[in-house]
Amino acid sequence: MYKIVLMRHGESTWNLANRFTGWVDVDLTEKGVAEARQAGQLLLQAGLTFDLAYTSVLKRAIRTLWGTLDEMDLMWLPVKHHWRLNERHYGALQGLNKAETAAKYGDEQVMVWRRSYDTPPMPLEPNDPRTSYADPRYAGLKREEIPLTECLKDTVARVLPFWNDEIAPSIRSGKRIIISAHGNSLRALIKMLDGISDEDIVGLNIPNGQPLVYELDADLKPIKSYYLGDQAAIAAAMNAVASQGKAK
Ligand SMILES: O=C(O)[C@H](O)COP(=O)(O)O
Repeated sequence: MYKIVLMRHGESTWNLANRFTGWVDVDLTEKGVAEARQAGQLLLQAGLTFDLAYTSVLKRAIRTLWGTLDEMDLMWLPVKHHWRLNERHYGALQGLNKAETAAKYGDEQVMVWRRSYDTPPMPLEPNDPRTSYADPRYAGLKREEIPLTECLKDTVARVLPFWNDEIAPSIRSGKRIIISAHGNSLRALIKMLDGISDEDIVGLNIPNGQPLVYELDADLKPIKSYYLGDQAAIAAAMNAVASQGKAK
């Protein structure tokens, strides 16, 4: 049996401001930093430790990992950063307030943009200065690999190769791993791990900064999964994420 830990970053400045974030590289709030440390405490209390960590190339996930590993006295741990673990690209919605967008376009339309499996938000124009084309962290990518928008299906398509080629072989080799990533890149991984249908994935929301343990069998199929920590607070945090796209 293998045990892995998935964790969404702690609260970011744009989570606090309720803005669509995607590939914009915003930092954690003080609360987000505290959540990262609290996650480290929970992992220690659960008797978990790691040999290797994975994260995205976005600082909210990286700093969360730092806080968690620092709390566990594991700052020496090897860390692999990869753009394939980035948040889903939110296209032209990036930067907009979610509730204001719902007031303008309606709760249902925002729900489609946030949670439908295969309808992406409006893309950025290729000549928009907000694209990631000139960002040095993506210099090794082909232009067509750099998204202008993504639906969850697109995110699944770019997360899974990293799982199959990098993460799964590490787990099979006996490495105890933690993945610090994002709401929708984790929804992509969880969809695959738990075999969740395109319809049912709509209802899955991931709270900030809460360690989610997966126990996997020899074929890396989940035996069970559970959040560490206060279950009522976690349920409330999931509901709060679900409600972020409502006008009121
Ligand atoms: O990119 C974002 O705005 C968030 O990290 C995830 O947002 P969502 O819960 O609205 O998909």
